Amino acid sequence: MSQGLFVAIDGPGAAGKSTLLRNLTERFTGAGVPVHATTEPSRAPLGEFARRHTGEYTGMALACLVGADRYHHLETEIRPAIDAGKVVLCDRYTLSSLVLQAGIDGAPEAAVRCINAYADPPDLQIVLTAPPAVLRERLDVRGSHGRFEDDPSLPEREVELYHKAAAASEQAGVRTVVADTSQGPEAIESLLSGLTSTIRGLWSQATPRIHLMR
Ligand SMILES: Nc1ncnc2c1ncn2[C@@H]1O[C@H](COP(=O)(O)OP(=O)(O)O)[C@@H](O)[C@H]1O
Ligand SMILES: Cc1cn([C@H]2C[C@H](O)[C@@H](COP(=O)(O)OP(=O)(O)O)O2)c(=O)[nH]c1=O
Repeated sequence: MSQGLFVAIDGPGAAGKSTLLRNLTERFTGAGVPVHATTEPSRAPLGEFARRHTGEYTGMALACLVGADRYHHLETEIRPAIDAGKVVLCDRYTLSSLVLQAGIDGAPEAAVRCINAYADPPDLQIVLTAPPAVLRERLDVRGSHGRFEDDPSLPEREVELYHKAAAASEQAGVRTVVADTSQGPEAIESLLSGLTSTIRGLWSQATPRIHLMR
């Protein structure tokens, strides 16, 4: 059996991560490519707890909480799906911790990097972004998903921090695509088609991975 592929989708709140994940999942499923769509925090009890309590847990505490959930998610869901040859699409991953726990909450960046040091790097990281005013408008329509999105000044800082974090991880060797989702339907359609063929291409060439920790 061929090896799967790990794709992380990250970016500020309301950048369009869940929408992209849904669209990619539909395309791959329609094309007969096996997909495992997932999210972080995960749907396991610890992940659900973290998602519900981003108001009470901040900084290092939240970094540890989402970090523990991440390792459990890798062990119980992501790696088995990759080993089964699937394309794993994950809504949020390590960049969220670098941006939200370190950048926004002020946990020491070195500590957040340390917590995440054994988390498998994705084969492809998609970082969605949009102008802060567009993000704020979408958040107003959709409603906040928690503490981070309650703060109207957040999109501005998040956009900048995601750009920096994406550039640093690309520099460190993680294949990264940064895309603006505010460009209208044609641009989104072409982004979706481009990502679909990139992911299919990587998936068809994937070779067995060495997992960082077993
Ligand atoms: N490319 C896009 N253009 C315009 N609106 C979008 C786009 N992608 C998502 N949206 C809208 O923005 C809102 C947030 O999208 P969502 O996918 O939930 O973002 P996220 O998962 O990043 O928080 C939703 O109302 C969605 O319909
Ligand atoms: C993965 C991850 C999520 N989070 C937070 C961000 C969100 O507030 C919450 C995820 O909730 P969610 O409802 O998925 O937010 P969104 O729709 O914006 O993706 O968890 C972190 O703080 N650090 C992390 O590493």
